[in-house]
Amino acid sequence: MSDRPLRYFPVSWDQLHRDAKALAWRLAEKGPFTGIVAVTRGGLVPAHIIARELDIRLIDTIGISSYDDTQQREMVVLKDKEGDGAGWLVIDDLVDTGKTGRVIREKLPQAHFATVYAKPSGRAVVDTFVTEVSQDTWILFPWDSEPQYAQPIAATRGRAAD
Ligand SMILES: O=P(O)(O)OC[C@H]1O[C@H](OP(=O)(O)OP(=O)(O)O)[C@H](O)[C@@H]1O
Ligand SMILES: Nc1nc2[nH]cnc2c(=O)[nH]1
Ligand SMILES: [Mg+2]
Repeated sequence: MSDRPLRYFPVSWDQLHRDAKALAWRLAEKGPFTGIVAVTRGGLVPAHIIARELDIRLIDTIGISSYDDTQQREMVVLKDKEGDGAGWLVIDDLVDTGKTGRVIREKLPQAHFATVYAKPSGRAVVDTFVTEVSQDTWILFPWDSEPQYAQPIAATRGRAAD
């Protein structure tokens, strides 16, 4: 996403757990899998939840980074994975533009690629996902956020209570 997101889609730990479990239900019938490749960093927490649900103990990683905060920049591949991905399940938190997903597809063409969330531009690159959000939405994960005080509606309209 190059411009400031129009809206946020905040995801709580509970919601992420529920959505990752929903993804695990969909993946249960697509296996068995040799192991999981988590796309770090965003894929790490969903990969853990899915590994637990599908009783997968073998976890590898591929490291790809292409955002600073909400700004997309040049992609850096920090850690690669050998092979064509046959039998492996690749897990990331989301696809946005689909750029990261396309690189994963090139590197691991035989793997099953799944994400918890997907935006329209990236949807076609994923084999399985759970929830679609609009392209101008920024998914706000629990590890990127914290609860804070919110002004009452009256105060935000310049009308404090007497
Ligand atoms: O579809 P795209 O437009 O390529 O965006 C999706 C990727 O962006 C985020 O990773 P990021 O590069 O922020 O690194 P991180 O996982 O280490 O936070 C997210 O975790 C996906 O991997
Ligand atoms: N947290 C987060 N990271 C992203 N990377 C690319 N798109 C997104 C998004 O919507 N939310
Ligand atoms: Mg990522």
